[in-house]
Amino acid sequence: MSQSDFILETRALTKVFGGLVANSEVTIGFRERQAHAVIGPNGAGKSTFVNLLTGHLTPSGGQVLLKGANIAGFPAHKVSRLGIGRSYQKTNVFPSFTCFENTRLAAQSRLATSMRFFRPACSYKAVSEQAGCALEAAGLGSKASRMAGALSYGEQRQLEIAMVLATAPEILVLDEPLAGMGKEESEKMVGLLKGLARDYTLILVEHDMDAVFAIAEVLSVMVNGTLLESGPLEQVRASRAVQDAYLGDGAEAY
Ligand SMILES: Nc1ncnc2c1ncn2[C@@H]1O[C@H](COP(=O)(O)OP(=O)(O)OP(=O)(O)O)[C@@H](O)[C@H]1O
Repeated sequence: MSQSDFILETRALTKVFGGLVANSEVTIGFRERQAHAVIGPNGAGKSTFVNLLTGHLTPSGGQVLLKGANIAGFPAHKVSRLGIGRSYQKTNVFPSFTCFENTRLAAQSRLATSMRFFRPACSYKAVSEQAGCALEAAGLGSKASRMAGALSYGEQRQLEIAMVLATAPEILVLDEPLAGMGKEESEKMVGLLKGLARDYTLILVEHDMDAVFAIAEVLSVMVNGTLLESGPLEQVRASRAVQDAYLGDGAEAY
C-alpha cells in the first residue's frame, strides 16, 4: 500500500519545547477505519504527537498530511472542521446541562457556519438529529435527558465521546479514554471503542495494554520523542526492541 493510501500521515513531525525535543522526526501513517494505538512510556511524546495532529500545538518542523494536504500548524477549530475530532477532558462538559444539550452544543459548533443560510428551525432539526445519533453511538441514548453532572465517571467519559462524534469527524483522536476508570467501566469503554473502530479511523493513546491489544489493529511505539516501531499489532508485540523498551517486564509500571 502506498503512502497516499493513508487518510492521515505525519512526515518527520518535530516539536521542540525550549531545549527539549518532545517529538523528533516522527513519521506515521494512519489508514482509514483502522484502530491505531500510539503507546510508550511516560514522557515519550504521545500527547505532544496527538496535539500536533489536532492543531493544539504547532509543529517545529515536518508535515501533517490529511488526505495528502498539509494541515500542519492549522488551528484546532479548523482541524476539527476538516474531520479530525478530539476528545476533551470532562471539564468541557457542562454539568447542569443534560447529555442531549451538551451534545447538541458540540454538534452546533461544527454546523454553525455551514448551516447559517438555513432557516433556524431546519438547522435546529439537523443539529438535534446529529446530537441524538452521537448519543446513541456513544451508548448514552437512554440517558439523553439526564443531567451530565449526575452521570457516573465512566458515563461522563462516554459523553465526551458523544460530543466528539457530534462534530461529525472521520478521524477520532482519543487521548487516554480509559484514564481513571475501574474494571467494569473500562470493559464498557473498550466495547464502545471497538464498535466505533468499525466506522471511524481511531487514533488512540492509552496506557492500559489490555485495552490497547483488544482495540488496536496497528501499534506505533514512541520512546524519547522518537518512533521506535510501527506496524500490525502482533508484529510490534513480538518485536525485541519494543519488548526491551516498553512491553517487557516493566510495562505494568507505566
Ligand atoms: N507544553 C510543554 N512545555 C514544555 N515541555 C513539554 C510540554 N508538553 C510536554 N512537554 C514535555 O515533552 C515531553 C513529552 O511529553 P508528552 O506529554 O508528550 O509525553 P507522553 O508520552 O504523552 O507522556 P504521558 O504518558 O505521561 O502522558 C515530556 O518531557 C514533557 O515534559
